Amino acid sequence: MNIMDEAILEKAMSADVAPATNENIKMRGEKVCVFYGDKQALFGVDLLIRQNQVTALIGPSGCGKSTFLRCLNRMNDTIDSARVEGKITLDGEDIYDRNIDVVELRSRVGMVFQKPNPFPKSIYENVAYGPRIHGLARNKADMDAIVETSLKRAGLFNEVKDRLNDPGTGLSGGQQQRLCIARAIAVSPEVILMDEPCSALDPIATARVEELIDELRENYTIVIVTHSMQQAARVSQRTAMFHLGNLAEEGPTEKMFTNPDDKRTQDYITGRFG
Ligand SMILES: Nc1ncnc2c1ncn2[C@@H]1O[C@H](COP(=O)(O)OP(=O)(O)OP(=O)(O)O)[C@@H](O)[C@H]1O
Repeated sequence: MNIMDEAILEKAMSADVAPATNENIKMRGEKVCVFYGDKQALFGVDLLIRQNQVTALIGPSGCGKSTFLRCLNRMNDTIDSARVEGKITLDGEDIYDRNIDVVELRSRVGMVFQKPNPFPKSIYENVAYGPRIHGLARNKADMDAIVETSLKRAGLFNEVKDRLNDPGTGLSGGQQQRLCIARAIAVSPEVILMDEPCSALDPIATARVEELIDELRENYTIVIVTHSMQQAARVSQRTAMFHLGNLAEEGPTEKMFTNPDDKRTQDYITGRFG
């Protein structure tokens, strides 16, 4: 390794290993357990989500990544058999407190799903819907600007600018996913949860979304579930490795991919299981 490489690595490492302070912790999971009926899916997960960083959740299929992600904006509430124990905070506030307005929580902690799920409405309305119900636009010109900026940021505007009134469901799968990303961005959430957001996208669209994720972290905190080690390494600053419902290890992404402490992480990133 030459001096330049060492300097770059040292800079990256020192930025990422900065101790977590209350100021840079956006969300905190403490002893999070999730049950689906009698089956326990998460076993006491402790995880910090740092502000303006991308945290990647990795691990073999069924290890609980999506379950943990869904705890962060109470999407597990929508699953009848699901029960969550432990504590999860957003800016220090318990999001499972009975006084929490779940609709408001989900506008602060938005979500992009694995399968594109546009509303059966026009492309324009898909993006405008959230800002409208949250009163984010004063007039039509404001709304047009929000819709255009959101579609541009999601790398979709050029493909749809001449057919904004066509149904969102008429787009290709990859375009639909970018529409869902535009929809998430449009309400200016503080945290964006992404559950394998690129699995339906081609490599060019994937690259664009990864660039977008990097841009978005200036203003938002992002948590992404991914099966792609390359994607986790490219987009995240922190990586959390899950295994059989436990958090095996969490740390700076460079360290996790070059010198992990836990053998399960080592085995997973080298393709020995998963
Ligand atoms: N709605 C549900 N009802 C019952 N069990 C569920 C439900 N969702 C997930 N599980 C179970 O919880 C465990 C964790 O699943 P989860 O989807 O969180 O894992 P994952 O790591 O995201 O998997 P994948 O990478 O395959 O998406 C699995 O054993 C799964 O079968």
